[in-house]
Amino acid sequence: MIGVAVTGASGRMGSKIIRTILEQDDMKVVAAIEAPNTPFEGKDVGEVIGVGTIGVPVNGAEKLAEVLTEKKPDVLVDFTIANAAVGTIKTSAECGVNVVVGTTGFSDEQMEEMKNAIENNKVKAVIAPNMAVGVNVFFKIIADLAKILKDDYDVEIIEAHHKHKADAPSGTAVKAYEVLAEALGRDKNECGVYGRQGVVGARTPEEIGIHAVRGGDIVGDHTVLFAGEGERIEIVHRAHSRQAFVSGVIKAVRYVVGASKKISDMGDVLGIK
Ligand SMILES: NC(=O)c1ccc[n+]([C@@H]2O[C@H](COP(=O)([O-])OP(=O)(O)OC[C@H]3O[C@@H](n4cnc5c(N)ncnc54)[C@H](O)[C@@H]3O)[C@@H](O)[C@H]2O)c1
Ligand SMILES: O=C(O)C1=N[C@H](C(=O)O)CCC1
Repeated sequence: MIGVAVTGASGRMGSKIIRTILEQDDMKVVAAIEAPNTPFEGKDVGEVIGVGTIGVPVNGAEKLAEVLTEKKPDVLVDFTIANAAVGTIKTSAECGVNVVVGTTGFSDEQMEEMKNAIENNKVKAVIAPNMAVGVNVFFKIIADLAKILKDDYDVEIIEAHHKHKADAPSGTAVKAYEVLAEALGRDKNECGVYGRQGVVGARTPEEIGIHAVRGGDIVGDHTVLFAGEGERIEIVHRAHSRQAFVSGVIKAVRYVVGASKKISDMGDVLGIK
């Protein structure tokens, strides 16, 4: 039985992850962590998320080390916010708990800090900005297409998400950008253009535009546009439900406990590298 600690337990993702773990016969929720000094402290997380009592209390993040030491989960699943997740992952690694990180919005420095903590402790990790199977197939499609089209087409990325999303562009769009830059042999530190405003002049062939749309309850749409002379190709992924991500989380939890690599992504989990 895989014991799972869930951080962001009452959030849009955390609550669905807990609901879905309850339906599995090879894993169970052993800890539910929320923001420091959460008003849900001590309440049963099942009651908080509306599934009835499950015998797991909510604890604030200030008690994370204490809870991980007592409950000894096999995996901690984090869907919170970048500035919090770095500390969560470092504490989890120091406590010997494997991690599945779905949170997005990390700076390069924050990502390096998390990866160092994982590398320096006896834990494994899956880190992925999008855990939907379809998105990880999407990443392969856009890479293959970019290699075929090469520099003959202008490349733009458009993402759209709900009005509550705190970070932009999405972690998925950033990953798509990195995939495209590598496939096209471009420097990812140079070719990104994040929105356009004013008299910016003609587009250069090397640039890759990245644009973030926010509004309503959009779960997650990503489009890569290859614009040529007289035609364009658009590769689109649309998430209709957060359950698409949650299904990937469950796969990642099962994968990480037996992972041979220290740090894996969803391509490793799904075997579609
Ligand atoms: N990888 C993926 O497939 C995927 C899918 C969906 C969302 N996300 C990302 O997951 C993150 C969360 O998304 P969401 O829609 O669930 O957000 P949300 O705001 O609904 O949930 C975040 C939760 O984290 C809690 N929290 C804040 N600080 C915390 C801390 N220190 N410890 C524990 N909990 C803390 C908040 O109180 C909140 O309940 C975002 O970064 C989002 O981009 C990734
Ligand atoms: O890539 C991201 O960032 C994602 N964010 C969405 C969210 O914040 O709800 C979900 C899809 C991935």
